[in-house]
Amino acid sequence: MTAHTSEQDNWKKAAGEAAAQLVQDGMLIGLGTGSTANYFIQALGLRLQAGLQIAGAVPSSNASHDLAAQVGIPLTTLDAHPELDLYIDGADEIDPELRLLKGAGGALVREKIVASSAQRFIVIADPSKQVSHLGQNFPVPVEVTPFGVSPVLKHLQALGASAQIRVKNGSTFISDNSNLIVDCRFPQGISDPSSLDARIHQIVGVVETGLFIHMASQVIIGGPNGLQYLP
Ligand SMILES: O=C(CO)[C@H](O)[C@H](O)COP(=O)(O)O
Repeated sequence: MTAHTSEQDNWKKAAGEAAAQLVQDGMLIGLGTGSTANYFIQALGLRLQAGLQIAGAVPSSNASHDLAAQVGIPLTTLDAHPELDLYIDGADEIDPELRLLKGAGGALVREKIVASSAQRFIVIADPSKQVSHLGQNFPVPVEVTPFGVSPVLKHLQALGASAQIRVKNGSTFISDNSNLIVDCRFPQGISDPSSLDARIHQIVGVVETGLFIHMASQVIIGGPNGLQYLP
């Protein structure tokens, strides 16, 4: 589905605001990263101003940390609170089995750690994120330690990927963990995301992938006809 940016932003905002309504007093929350997660963070800030009291929130990136601090969300860490009640984040692609491709913003490692520490992971998105197959619109991002990135590129190519070290605004992109992101496109398609994820993880030097397999508890899509909850 194509939509004007402002329309798409309204849908992201609606999904983010709906997710903020799911936060209850005393909860420990994980904060995602990206434009849709930003709408959630802002809506959560407003709910806190209106009297909601949470036990704390763990951001999945430095950017989300800064926005959350700005809107008055009490921040904590996974070291202080290793188990969270709820994680809310966006995604780049969502397939019919609610498998996700994430990491266009480069925060995939912390996002996956925070998501896996939460009892429930709710994804917020607009309809453009729904795909029939992962890899349709976005490359699979793979976070890699800078030392020995060339052998990792060769191993990724052997898996059928066209693999490129991410560059942003003319410079090599460095993640919040001081690593590189290698964007992998699979021209032959991704028939089994779970097996691809497992094979990429076998490569020494790989920190994490942007494939989030069977991690999402629910997806909230904001769209032209209001909100859609999956399942
Ligand atoms: O995975 C992510 C960042 O690493 C984001 O969740 C994903 O890129 C979606 O971003 P947006 O909400 O801006 O479309």
